[in-house]
Amino acid sequence: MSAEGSENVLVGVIGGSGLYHLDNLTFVKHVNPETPWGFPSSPIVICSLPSGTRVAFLARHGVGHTIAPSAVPARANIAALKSLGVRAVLAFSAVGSLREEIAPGDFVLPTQIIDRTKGVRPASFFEDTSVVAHAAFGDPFGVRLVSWLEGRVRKVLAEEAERRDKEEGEGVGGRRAMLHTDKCAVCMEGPQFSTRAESQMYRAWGGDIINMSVLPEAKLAREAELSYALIATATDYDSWRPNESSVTAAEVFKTLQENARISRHVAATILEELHEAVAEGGILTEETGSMQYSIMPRSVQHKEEDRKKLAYILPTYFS
Ligand SMILES: CSC[C@H]1O[C@H](OP(=O)(O)O)[C@H](O)[C@@H]1O
Ligand SMILES: Nc1ncnc2[nH]cnc12
Repeated sequence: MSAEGSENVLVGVIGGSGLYHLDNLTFVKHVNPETPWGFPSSPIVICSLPSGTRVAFLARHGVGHTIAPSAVPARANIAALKSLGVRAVLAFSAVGSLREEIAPGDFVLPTQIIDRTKGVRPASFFEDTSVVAHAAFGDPFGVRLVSWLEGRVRKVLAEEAERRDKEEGEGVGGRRAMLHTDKCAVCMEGPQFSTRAESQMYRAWGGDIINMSVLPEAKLAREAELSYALIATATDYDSWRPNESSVTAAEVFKTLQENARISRHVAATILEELHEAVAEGGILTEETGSMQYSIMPRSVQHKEEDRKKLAYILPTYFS
């Protein structure tokens, strides 16, 4: 039973920069659960799909984009979604591209992460408790969820390009948005963008895209046994191209609105089917039960108050 009651909200969407609401959904209500880690970035919008299926939407930086990446209350965000019954999270993010072939406007489904945050963000639900846990994070995104998304996102992008060709004339609307898969995301602290030297270094390390938001969100989703995937949209080429200017916020803003529009279209198209896949369960098999052997089993030493706190995200092990 979820803390907010039986909402049957299985899918949560986290919107990033430029993505502060979803399209074509009927507003049901706002919920703002106070979790043991505080309140989420903004009240969560519960909305319903045409079939009546409910999904939860949360704006990562708040609806007015007032929360900087380092200050996003990621633990409260993930815990609040879990408390609604959410089992899979689609997180959207505006990213810089570290590769020529990933052009602004393109979509990316990363499968790996390099952590360049600076330890200032609380990154575990177990921090400051008497319980020690080591979540497996070799594959930081839900492997089944990402592969489920691949074909569907590609199809929506192809349909979107066809629609634009029809309405504006073939080739007039510019380059078609491509989908890139199996890529590595670098997560930096920010809020300033990278230097040219850092940007080159991330490329040498194997980074393909860069943002300031995927961590600790993805780690916390894993600790809460949620399946989590990042749908990244490229806004700029960061700062690695020798004869081009380095990234500025103004450059990011140029593509942000169009990327967000297509992201909303992707979400509106796939959410119904995703809800069904999550309800059926096969898509979640890696996450469910994954924390069972990650928690160091000295339960007599675990403080009751900590067990109570952790029961909010992992009732199976701590209630
Ligand atoms: C607005 S540029 C930098 C900002 O954009 C990305 O946000 P999000 O991931 O929430 O879309 C990036 O991670 C930075 O937080
Ligand atoms: N170049 C960049 N670096 C970090 N985060 C970003 N978000 C969008 N573009 C970015």
